[in-house]
Amino acid sequence: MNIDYKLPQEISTTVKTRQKLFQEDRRLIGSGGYTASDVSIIEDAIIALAMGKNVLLKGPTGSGKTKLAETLSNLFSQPMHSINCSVDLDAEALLGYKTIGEQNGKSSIEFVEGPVIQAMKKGHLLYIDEINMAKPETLPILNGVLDYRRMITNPFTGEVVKANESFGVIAAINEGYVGTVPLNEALKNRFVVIEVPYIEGDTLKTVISQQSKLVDEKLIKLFVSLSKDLLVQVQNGQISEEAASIRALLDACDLAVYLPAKRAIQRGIIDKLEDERERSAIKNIAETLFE
Ligand SMILES: Nc1ncnc2c1ncn2[C@@H]1O[C@H](COP(=O)(O)OP(=O)(O)OP(=O)(O)O)[C@@H](O)[C@H]1O
Repeated sequence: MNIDYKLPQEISTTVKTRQKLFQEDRRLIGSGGYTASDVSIIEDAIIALAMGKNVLLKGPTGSGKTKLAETLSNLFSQPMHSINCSVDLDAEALLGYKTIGEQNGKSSIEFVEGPVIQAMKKGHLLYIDEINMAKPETLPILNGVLDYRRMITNPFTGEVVKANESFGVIAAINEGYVGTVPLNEALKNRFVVIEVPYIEGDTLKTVISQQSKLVDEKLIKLFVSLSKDLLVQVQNGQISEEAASIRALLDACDLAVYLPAKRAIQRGIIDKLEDERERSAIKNIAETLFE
């Protein structure tokens, strides 16, 4: 992937070096394709990662955080190991687990390395999705991994693991969403925070054209207007942020290839919401825009 961003010379060199380093191992690399309305979002993330900083992508659901992380993985040609946080997340899901294996006909206890250990040893990227969904007591295990030490003593094996130089961490957070807790300050402090808002206008039009099956230009324009109106309602506190999710909008655009647009909006956006007031607010907006 070419880099057309405005980057300092040393950063471009770092990116190119990493691209060469990981040319061989492209299995885990995502498809890429984050489109930014503000290019500084990508540029700043590249610079922070290239400088060895942890990057925290902060934004509402379906705003493209995972897509951006995949794009960064692509840019650096650096495979990415993902962790999806939940209240059940434990040390084993992060670091790995012991299992009984067989060697030369004899059974022995083996350790299967988890995403953190693998990414550290191979110098890959680690993506920690919904980091504020994890129980607050689970993540401090990673404190040493996330600060200048870049190391961990694996509690299951006693091994001291020191990260390969190109190891990098990207985490994503969706503050305020049901089930999340504010991210512990000590943890947040270990990251460079990059806001990832919902895209709008021409950027959104491009993403709809690229990612949805909808080709009707007139309808695409109307969906871009719908998104704009939904964002205004979000800002006015009339509807919750997730109602303006790009993911939901893309669902509605896809359905609108075969369904009347208003029914597509019902299935793709409105039916994902519970609150009756929010549902009828969105229905009203759709009524005014679509036939
Ligand atoms: N700026 C963008 N550029 C490209 N694709 C985007 C963008 N914003 C949203 N999308 C698309 O919207 C969908 C949702 O994006 P993604 O899964 O990356 O969101 P997310 O912020 O990680 O969501 P969540 O917080 O729910 O995990 C994907 O299909 C993605 O391709």
